[in-house]
Amino acid sequence: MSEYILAIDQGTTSTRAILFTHAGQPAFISQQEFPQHFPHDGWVEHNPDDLWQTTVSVCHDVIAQAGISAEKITAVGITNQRETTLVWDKNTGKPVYNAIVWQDRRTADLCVRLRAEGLTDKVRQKTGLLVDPYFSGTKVHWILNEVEGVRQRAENGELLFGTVDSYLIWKLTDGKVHATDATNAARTMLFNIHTQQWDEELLDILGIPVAMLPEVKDCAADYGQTSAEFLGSPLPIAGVAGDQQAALFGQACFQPGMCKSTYGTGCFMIMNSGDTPLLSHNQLLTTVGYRLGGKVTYALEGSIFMAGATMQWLRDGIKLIEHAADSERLAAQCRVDQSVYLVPAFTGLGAPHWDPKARGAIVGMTRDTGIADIVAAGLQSVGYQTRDLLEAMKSDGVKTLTTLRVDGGMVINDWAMQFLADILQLPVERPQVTETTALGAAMLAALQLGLYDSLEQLQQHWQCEKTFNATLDDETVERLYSGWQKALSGIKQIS
Ligand SMILES: Nc1ncnc2c1ncn2[C@@H]1O[C@H](COP(=O)(O)OP(=O)(O)O)[C@@H](O)[C@H]1O
Ligand SMILES: O=P(O)(O)OC[C@H](O)CO
Repeated sequence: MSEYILAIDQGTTSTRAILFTHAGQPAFISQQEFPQHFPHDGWVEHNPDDLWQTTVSVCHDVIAQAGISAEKITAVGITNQRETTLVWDKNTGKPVYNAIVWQDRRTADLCVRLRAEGLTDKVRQKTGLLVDPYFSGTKVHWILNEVEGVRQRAENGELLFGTVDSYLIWKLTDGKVHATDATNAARTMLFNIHTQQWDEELLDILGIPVAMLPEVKDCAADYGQTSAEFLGSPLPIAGVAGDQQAALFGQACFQPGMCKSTYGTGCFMIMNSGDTPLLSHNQLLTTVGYRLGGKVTYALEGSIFMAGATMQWLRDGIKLIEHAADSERLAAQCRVDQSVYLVPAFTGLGAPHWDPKARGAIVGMTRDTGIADIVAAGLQSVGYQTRDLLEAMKSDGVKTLTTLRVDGGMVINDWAMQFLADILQLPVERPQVTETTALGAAMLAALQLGLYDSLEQLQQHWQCEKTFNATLDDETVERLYSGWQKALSGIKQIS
């Protein structure tokens, strides 16, 4: 009898493979980093071969660790860094250019032009997104226009476009399946989230031939079989979702109003909004949470660029700490209501501010300020930025948010999670399985294979490891948050 589901989590800095038991427990894990390429200021690329080879390598490794053959694997689930854009030749499989990563800003001027031409409302109405280089649409436009000979080949129908999920599915099925799921499609700025179709008007504006685009499927669906060469015997690819949506699923946020926040390099807070696509007036994104049986569950999303990355800066940039984990010990030496604020706007500010020109600052220092206070301020900045997102959600009319489920590498930091609960004045729940992104992909595949009949059944597997409850009094919380807002307005004036 088959025993495991293989989840592939192709992320921005590393690729992971995890074997989950059918009950949703991670049994074996393999992870491999790959190089980042920065050919020019603001450009970020990945070599497509690195994405593929690390996928092959971690899948082989995790199976070797488990000491099993591929027959013991029921299905494969895929989750991926979103928005990252690839174009490849459908006959040779050769990419025409490197993958352009979601963080890449090379199309900023094009986006300014598109906004000046009045595209903002149209894009927001149709796709739920902002006109921003973050999304795939302008990246495809760049590849078609800037890489020699590519436009003609695309017009001839020789080339395919895909986000990382599509590319891996195409490689895994030996070029037989060119597909994506609705959550990944929703991040391209080319997909109408209401009609669930590629949008011909937006494709036309960006000059992208419709024949290049993948078929859009449900998150739990038949994505074909992996080729026998991949792991020794063919396996069904049965679940696909972008990584932040997969985490929403893995956190079992199945009811409208349930919300998760993932604290890795950045932070992505996503709230299930049910069958209503809530259009934000506060620059949050409206997106697809998941699509099952053709039915869309929408979500509201806020993205912050610097969460765990602030710890990396404290460690590698100004060397105040040796390991990210030191931050917890140092912060514990400080008063939680200390007056130092660190605004980590190193690459501008994400939601809800979307200020690409903002830059970082440390304010509120006195002669007593020491390393511990600055490190604590770094951890607190993650809480304050999450509060900014919460305020934006509230002012968009969200009233149902009663707890926040958290995951990602940073959530092992109890001090940071306690501060998060305090500043949000909400209970913060940390699950037993913190690999929720991969778990989400595995659970989608399990659903497709009929191992579970309903979301209610899946929900029963979610277990809370620890709840952090707010302990600070209201007056202190508001004084602290008002200090953060003053620090923020200071940097906006500088920029
Ligand atoms: N104990 C800790 N306290 C605070 N931050 C931490 C701690 N341990 C890891 N981190 C941060 O978590 C991040 C890694 O989380 P991860 O979920 O693996 O990120 P990603 O998937 O984006 O690469 C790093 O930026 C690191 O600085
Ligand atoms: O790969 P991650 O975990 O950094 O996530 C990246 C996001 O999907 C970008 O939208």
